[in-house]
Amino acid sequence: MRVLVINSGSSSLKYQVRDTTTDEVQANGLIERIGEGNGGPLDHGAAMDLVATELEGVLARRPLDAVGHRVVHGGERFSEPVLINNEITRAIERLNPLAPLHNPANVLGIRAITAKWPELPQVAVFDTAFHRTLPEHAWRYAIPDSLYRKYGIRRYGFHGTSHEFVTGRAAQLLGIPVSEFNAVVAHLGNGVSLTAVQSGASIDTSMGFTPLEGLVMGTRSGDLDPSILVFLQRQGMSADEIDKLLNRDSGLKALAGDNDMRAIVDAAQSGDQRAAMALAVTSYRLAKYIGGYHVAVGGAQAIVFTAGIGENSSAFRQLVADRLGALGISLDSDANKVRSKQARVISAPDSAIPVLVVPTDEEAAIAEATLKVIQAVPR
Ligand SMILES: Nc1ncnc2c1ncn2[C@@H]1O[C@H](COP(=O)(O)OP(=O)(O)O)[C@@H](O)[C@H]1O
Ligand SMILES: CC(=O)OP(=O)(O)O
Ligand SMILES: [Mg+2]
Repeated sequence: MRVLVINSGSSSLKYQVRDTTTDEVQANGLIERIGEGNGGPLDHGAAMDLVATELEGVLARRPLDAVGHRVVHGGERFSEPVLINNEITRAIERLNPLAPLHNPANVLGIRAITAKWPELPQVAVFDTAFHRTLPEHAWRYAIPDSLYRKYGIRRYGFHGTSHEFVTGRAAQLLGIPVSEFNAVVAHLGNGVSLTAVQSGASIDTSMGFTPLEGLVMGTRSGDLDPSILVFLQRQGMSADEIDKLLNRDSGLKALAGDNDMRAIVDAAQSGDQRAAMALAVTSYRLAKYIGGYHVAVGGAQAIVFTAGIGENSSAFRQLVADRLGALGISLDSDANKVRSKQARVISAPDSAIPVLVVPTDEEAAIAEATLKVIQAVPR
């Protein structure tokens, strides 16, 4: 089957055409700086037109069989990938306020495909789905239940497609059946989240009601005292200004003036104190969470790094590992420095817990999930 995978983010749209039989990527592309307030000339609808134009040659030879969309927020309703129809699209749209950087773009992507190729089956694959196994003590916030009932305020968690994929690969690498695998998985990209995996299932995760909670990210603050928001509002900031401050102007960008980990590591190595402090804040917060999740899973059999920073920044992995001495963790510094696209162990032989690097592949997982949904549709 030939599947178009669409991963549309707050400011970018990534796509791939994949053959699910051979696992071959037949076309791929990235359109950046799209959407409102991102400085580019295109909205997501226009970006979809551009994708269709870029794909003309590829699709003339063989048409698509289906489209798989990454949808960031699935709320309480969606615990599995689903075949999209108008009612499903509207249900995803109702979740827009819960993932304001992501879901509106996802809905636009779905509508653009519907307008262009109305007969083509489309499947939504949700970032939140893998976290539907969170126990209540992990998803519930200590606020009145009426807020959960009225607005659905609870922890949902994100990056689930990536966490699930990486969990499977890590278990495979260690030769442990995934249903018996306990691990702490760190997805360190522009968005950053940590997941506590017990018996192969997500039992806690650092992102919450929205993808803002938890760790320090490229442009997002992660955890802070909620009173800061109220304080800023009383200083005269509007809701939109606070939203922009915490989602787009915080994190590494605020601490180091840049959200590119490569540039920050280089600056720190050449003596830039601000960059060094940004790395210290970020690695300290992550190490603290890893310690907590090691407890949450009842003893992790692996600590796993993935995504742009997790897969590529040996310097950042070393900084985190250096703070995990209390868990008996140590890296093999040569193994840590190896550049590779393969899943691998980077800890020292005597490390109490193996540390792994496992490349994620959200697009492959979305294509596979799309295939499964389409095959299950009665003909
Ligand atoms: N070779 C590298 N060394 C260090 N950091 C890297 C490298 N390549 C990418 N990164 C970092 O990965 C992050 C982006 O990760 P990615 O998973 O692509 O994010 P997203 O999918 O959320 O856009 C950026 O901080 C970038 O600097
Ligand atoms: C949910 C989320 O934060 O996704 P991304 O890292 O792609 O922004
Ligand atoms: Mg990503």
